[in-house]
Amino acid sequence: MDTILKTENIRKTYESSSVKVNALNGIDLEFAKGRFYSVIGRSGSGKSTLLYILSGLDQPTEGKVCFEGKDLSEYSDGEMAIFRRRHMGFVFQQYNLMEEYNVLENICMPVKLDQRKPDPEFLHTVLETLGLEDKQKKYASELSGGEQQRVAIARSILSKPKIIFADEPTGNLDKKTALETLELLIESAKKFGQTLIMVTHDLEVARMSEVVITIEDGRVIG
Ligand SMILES: Nc1ncnc2c1ncn2[C@@H]1O[C@H](COP(=O)(O)OP(=O)(O)OP(=O)(O)O)[C@@H](O)[C@H]1O
Repeated sequence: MDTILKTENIRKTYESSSVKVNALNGIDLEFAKGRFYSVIGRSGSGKSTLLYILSGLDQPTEGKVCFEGKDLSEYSDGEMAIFRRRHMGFVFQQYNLMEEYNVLENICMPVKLDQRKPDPEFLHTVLETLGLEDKQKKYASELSGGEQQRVAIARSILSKPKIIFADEPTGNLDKKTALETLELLIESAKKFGQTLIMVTHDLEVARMSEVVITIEDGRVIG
C-alpha cells in the first residue's frame, strides 16, 4: 500500500489536577494515499482527539505519527504550522469563514498566507466543481449553511493538500444538504487525488467512505 500517514501505538492522556482521562489507548493505523476513511464511534470515544493528533494540531502522550515516513514530532511548532498549511486541508463542523472577506478571498486565504498565488485554472475548476462560480463576491452572511460549507471545502482543496481532515463536516446541515455537500467533498478529493479522513457520528455518512474505522474507549475495534 502507498502509505501517506501511519500511527504507532498512539496514547493520549488529558490530565488536570483532579482527573486523568485516557482518551486514546494505543492506536495503530495506516492510511493509504487517495483513499477515503471515516472514523466513527460514540460521543467521547476519542474521534476528535485522534483527528487532532493525526493532523499535528495536538501531540500524543506516547507513540508517533509519521507523514510519508517522517515523524511529525521532529517538526518545531513553526515548521509544523507551515507543513500543515502546505500539505493538509481542514473542514470542520463550524465553517470558520472570515465575515469581512468575500467567498473568493476566503477560498484563496490559505494559499495567500503561504505566500503563493492561486493557480487560476485550478481555482476555476474548484469553483466549478463546488458550484460556487456565481457566489464569488458574496459574503458568508449572504450564504446558506450548505453554501458556506462548500466554501470551506473549496478553501481546503485550493491549496492542493495531500490530505484533508474533516470533523463532522456536515453536522450543521439538514440530511439532504449534508449528503449533497459530502458527495461534493468526496468527488473533489477523488478528482484531485487527496486522502480524506472524516470523523462522523452518522452511519449513513460513514457508509460513503471506502474504509470505516470504529473507535471505542480510545481503541480501534473495527
Ligand atoms: N482538552 C481536554 N481535556 C480533558 N479531557 C478531554 C479534552 N478533550 C477531550 N477530552 C476527553 O477525552 C475523551 C475523548 O474526547 P473526544 O473529543 O476525542 O471524543 P469524540 O469521540 O470526538 O466525542 P464527540 O463525538 O462527542 O465529539 C472524552 O472523555 C473527553 O471528555
